[in-house]
Amino acid sequence: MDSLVVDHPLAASLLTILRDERSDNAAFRHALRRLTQMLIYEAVREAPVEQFDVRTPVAVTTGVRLKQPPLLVPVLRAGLGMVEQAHALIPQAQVGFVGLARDEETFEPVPYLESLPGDLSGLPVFVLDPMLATGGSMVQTLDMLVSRGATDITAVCVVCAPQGVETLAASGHPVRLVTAAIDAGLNDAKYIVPGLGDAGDRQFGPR
Ligand SMILES: O=P(O)(O)OC[C@H]1O[C@H](OP(=O)(O)OP(=O)(O)O)[C@H](O)[C@@H]1O
Ligand SMILES: O=c1cc[nH]c(=O)[nH]1
Ligand SMILES: [Mg+2]
Repeated sequence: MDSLVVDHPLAASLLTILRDERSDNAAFRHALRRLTQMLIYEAVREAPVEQFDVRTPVAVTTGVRLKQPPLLVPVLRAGLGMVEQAHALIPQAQVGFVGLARDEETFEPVPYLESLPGDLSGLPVFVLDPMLATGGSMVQTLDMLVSRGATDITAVCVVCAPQGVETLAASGHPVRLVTAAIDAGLNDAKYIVPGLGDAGDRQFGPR
């Protein structure tokens, strides 16, 4: 599986704000939006473009646009904090929604929303979820996308555990990973260590 860890001083300082337990909900959401901008920027770097004529006030020149904007798929709740910024960068993108909540005892994702186009063949998809911990939620999301024909998926995550990266790679799904960090591991509650806590709670409060 191709993976890219975005290694940049500005990304690292935003990640530090997310990690800091003193950051309140508003500060966390603000830093997540700004870091998402950098992750999406890098995720799009190799995207195919098409050229077209554009007239400046002076002459006709060659313009560029994305050949095919990706479908953005935030995984609720935590992915909601990434979608507005991703959409601002790629305004032509359409948006689908997946809702999953990890069971706190079994750590298995429980699906509660699947709002996606019926046919995803030929359409690039960006899955937005800040946390890749065990990888269970991401693999379940990929199952939904691949069953609709998706063959070109990018998982855009803020923090990953090595276990989640391995699970994603072993899933066999057509996915690449763009992230800001791969942390040391998981604790007994399957939280990423050092991580940033519960990315849903830190944006919206406890559920
Ligand atoms: O890799 P995993 O072990 O599956 O864990 C990662 C999942 O956990 C978090 O969601 P959570 O279930 O806490 O829901 P929330 O976004 O509503 O808080 C996170 O946003 C991922 O979706
Ligand atoms: O560290 C973790 C693991 C799962 N979900 C989160 O929000 N954080
Ligand atoms: Mg949560």
